[in-house]
Amino acid sequence: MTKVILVTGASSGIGLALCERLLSHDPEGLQLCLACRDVQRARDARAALLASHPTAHVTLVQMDTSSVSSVIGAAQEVKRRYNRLDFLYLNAGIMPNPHFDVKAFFRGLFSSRIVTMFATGGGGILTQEDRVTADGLQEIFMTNLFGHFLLIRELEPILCHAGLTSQLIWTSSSNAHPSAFSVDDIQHRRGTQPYSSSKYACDLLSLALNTHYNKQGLYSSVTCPGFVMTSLTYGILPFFPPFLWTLLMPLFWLIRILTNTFTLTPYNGAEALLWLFKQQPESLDPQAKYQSSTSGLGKNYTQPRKMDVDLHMSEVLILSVKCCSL
Ligand SMILES: NC(=O)C1=CN([C@@H]2O[C@H](COP(=O)(O)OP(=O)(O)OC[C@H]3O[C@@H](n4cnc5c(N)ncnc54)[C@H](OP(=O)(O)O)[C@@H]3O)[C@@H](O)[C@H]2O)C=CC1
Ligand SMILES: CC(C)=CCC[C@@H](C)[C@H]1CC[C@H]2C3=C(CC[C@]12C)[C@@]1(C)CCC(=O)[C@@H](C)[C@@H]1CC3
Repeated sequence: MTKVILVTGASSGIGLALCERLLSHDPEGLQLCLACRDVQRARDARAALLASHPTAHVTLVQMDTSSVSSVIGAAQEVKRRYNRLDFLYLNAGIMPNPHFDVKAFFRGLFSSRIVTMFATGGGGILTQEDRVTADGLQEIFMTNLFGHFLLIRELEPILCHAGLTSQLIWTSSSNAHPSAFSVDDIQHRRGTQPYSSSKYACDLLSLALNTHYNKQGLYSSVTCPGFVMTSLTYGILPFFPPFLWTLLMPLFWLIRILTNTFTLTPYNGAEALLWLFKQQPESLDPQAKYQSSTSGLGKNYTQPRKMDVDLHMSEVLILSVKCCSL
């Protein structure tokens, strides 16, 4: 039976690589819908996918996850086109106005946090300046988490079907950290790490969605693509042109020997997202984060890692998120 798959943020990076890998895995049996904010970039992505898979079914829907009306409009269009959705990849994400804290970076280099700092971008080396959207919500929270929550809520009728299962697959991050998140400030209006907070909220929300929807056949899983060279990463050091990142690649390959989370290419980063596509959702651990990993010799594999999440907090978050959507 044909599987219907919707991917948010499919116009570049990990989302686009995932689409390519899904089509290589099953070129005929999929109906792929690319949900992108920029129509021209979406068209370019579709053309690139069709160039390598000319007989594939690939459609587009315009959706900006940072806008409530855009998400609701796109969901209506998706429901009009399909009466069932098998996979929903919640991948669109931003880390705008990042600041690289050089002091924290050098402090980390001479501390016991050196490996975790490289593997997770944690230890305060990255902070961001957030904005408020036209809907009055924090942009990073809205784009990475809340827009996706609204999308799931709107698509519920085509995600939940008696006797069938569907999967939600989040692109979270190893940068998701409980210390950046507070249930009293779920949008992270007050802190300096809104990206980390939004990704930790994705981890919590996924857990709560499993509690609420498993009995209706809907399962949610969390992935981490590792550290990947994409436009999101290039944006971290805007004064650092992409060719300088390329010069750093030998150093990154060396670091990969110490931490297999340096997946580096979008193809490698999409590993866990594709792996989940091939699993029975009932067999997955709702408290695991499925990590794309690449060995020093370049072999890709998926590793489950226990998330630092608790059920009570996940329930508090889903209630707060529902309140935001009223
Ligand atoms: N790169 C990395 O090392 C890591 C990335 N991630 C996560 O992976 C995901 C993909 O990022 P990555 O591929 O790296 O980066 P890219 O910037 O290449 O891709 C991000 C995608 O999200 C889309 N997007 C951004 N904002 C919106 C919006 N408001 N509405 C709809 N789509 C939007 C972008 O669209 P457009 O083309 O229009 O900009 C783009 O297609 C993100 O969630 C990111 O947080 C997690 C861990 C590590
Ligand atoms: C210039 C040199 C030699 C090193 C700088 C490397 C950092 C810029 C780099 C190291 C770990 C990276 C990282 C991310 C961004 C760039 C780093 C801090 C992320 C935070 C990007 C987004 C994510 O979601 C994380 C999982 C990444 C974790 C690692």
